[in-house]
Amino acid sequence: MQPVESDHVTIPLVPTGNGSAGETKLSFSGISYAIARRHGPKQVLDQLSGTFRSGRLAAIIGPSGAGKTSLLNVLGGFRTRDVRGSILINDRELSAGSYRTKVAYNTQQIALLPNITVKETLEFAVDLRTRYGKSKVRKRKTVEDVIALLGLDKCAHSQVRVISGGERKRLSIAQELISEPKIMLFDEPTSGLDSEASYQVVSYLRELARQDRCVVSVVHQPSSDLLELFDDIYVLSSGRCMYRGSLDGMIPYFENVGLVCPQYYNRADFVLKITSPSKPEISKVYQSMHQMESIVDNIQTKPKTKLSKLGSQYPTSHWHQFITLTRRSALSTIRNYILSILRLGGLILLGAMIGIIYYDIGNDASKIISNTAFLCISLALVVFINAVAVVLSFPMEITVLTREYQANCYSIAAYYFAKLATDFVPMIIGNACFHAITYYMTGQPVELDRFLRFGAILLLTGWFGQIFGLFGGSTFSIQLAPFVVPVAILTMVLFGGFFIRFNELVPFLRPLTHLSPFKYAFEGVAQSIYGFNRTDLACSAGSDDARVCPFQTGDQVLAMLDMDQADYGVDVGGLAVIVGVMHVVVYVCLWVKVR
Ligand SMILES: Nc1ncnc2c1ncn2[C@@H]1O[C@H](COP(=O)(O)OP(=O)(O)OP(=O)(O)O)[C@@H](O)[C@H]1O
Repeated sequence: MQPVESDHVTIPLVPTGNGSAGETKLSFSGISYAIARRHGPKQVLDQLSGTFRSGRLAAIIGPSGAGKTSLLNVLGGFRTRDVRGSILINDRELSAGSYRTKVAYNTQQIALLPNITVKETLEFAVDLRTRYGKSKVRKRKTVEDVIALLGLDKCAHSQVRVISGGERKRLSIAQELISEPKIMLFDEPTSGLDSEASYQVVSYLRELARQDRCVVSVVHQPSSDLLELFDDIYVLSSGRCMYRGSLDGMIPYFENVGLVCPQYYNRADFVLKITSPSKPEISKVYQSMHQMESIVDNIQTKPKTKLSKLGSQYPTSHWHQFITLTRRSALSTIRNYILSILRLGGLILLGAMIGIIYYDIGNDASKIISNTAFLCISLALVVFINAVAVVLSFPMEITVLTREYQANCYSIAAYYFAKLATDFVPMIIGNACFHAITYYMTGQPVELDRFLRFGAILLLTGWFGQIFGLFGGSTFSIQLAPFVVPVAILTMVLFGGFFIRFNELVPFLRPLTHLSPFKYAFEGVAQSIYGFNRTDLACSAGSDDARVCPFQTGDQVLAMLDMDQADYGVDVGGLAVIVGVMHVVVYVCLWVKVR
């Protein structure tokens, strides 16, 4: 395995498919992709064939909607459903896992965690994307080499959220380089960049190609200067290939079919103009393309094979993935000051506020309604804070998860458990602070067992809030989740037994109470405070008059709440079951979302 030298950096290369470090070739033939629609299928890609070779930088160009991204999705292995045709690397059809190690696909959407630095991003990428057996020294060297190659030295220690658009693009390319792929696909790496930055990015791609990689990029309306950087061009229009071959051969080819590019005209603009679906020239070009197939076709067609669904041969073990993702997630969470403050500070502040509002009412028989309101509002706040903290951060993370999962870096289970583990610690700390403050300030019975029973219910409730936030974040869009999650929580609170007693609900709604975590939580905290042989409450109104203090024993309060038959153990069990089921639901939602 020979390293390939560039001007100033050395990037070691992985062996090619046949074990030699020779030319790498990505060939595809008969690629068709149709989308089923109610009014008939839409042919997005139509019998596409071609070959991209290492050492050469290739561009895919074409009018908007031509199918450029779709083709790249197919070649990158991101789209396999409804696709026909064959893809070969060095004339061999590879197993799914092997394919993924050789092909890196940089999608248009940049998915990076904002609160970790450029260098850390690459270090985590090395840990997740390189196979076992690579020493720490080699990993560090790989990161340093990639940083140097893509000119990221100046921003290496800056957090991703502050770096420029061009640097983000280059960082996202750098991440793909970590696994030392032989074939790299880029979808519009210059979108959103000014001409200078675009030129810089494409120059880097050219550099990568010159390092014996096969590099293919979709480019949208490239300037003349930018186009010059490419060696080969693949022109698409309405899902069909209009030209494939060298850049220099493109204009003569169109001249051959009677389409002459005016002098001093940008070649890319000319090609986009004549391949626009609304232009009559397009059918002429397409017919000609078929007649001249033998001239430009350099495909070695193989028997058609079905594109297999990509498998899951991860570079590292599940345990290693879990540890690395937990470290990354913890770092990202700690650096997300606003969310940390909202979560921890918010619960402490709200605890103090609740403590002041309901100050010392816990043992007062004349303030039982207020005390039960305190119990209910505490549960609702704990769920809200924990859910909202996750809803706000998760949609950003899910783009990173989707991209890294599709790039076969790790399993969904590893990510999921790492996420749960990272979020669990701030949840416990925040809940414990809230509990201690409110329990003490509101004057609840100073008995350790009651304190712990109440705390256990609050912990499960906070846990529910966290998993419900994950459910909202993984199921709904970022616009919808912050609306749907609080509304759903409020609805569940309604069925908790405080705002309406269970026996007063209309009969057909009563079964719904069993689905509300607040039913179990409210019953549980009410049992903790008023059950377990609670000593009689004092009547601060100074009178034992039943009109001022109608309920002075714990049992009377529970009977008033229609909870005298409730069982603390059942409530803890009910909450635990709901939390458990929600974990399974969220896992399935994540699985569906990222696939
Ligand atoms: N999932 C889908 N459902 C319906 N239509 C789709 C889907 N995916 C792609 N298409 C359609 O297929 C065509 C090709 O889409 P694609 O995104 O590949 O084009 P493109 O050449 O990359 O376009 P652009 O340059 O505008 O990004 C478009 O007409 C698009 O609307």
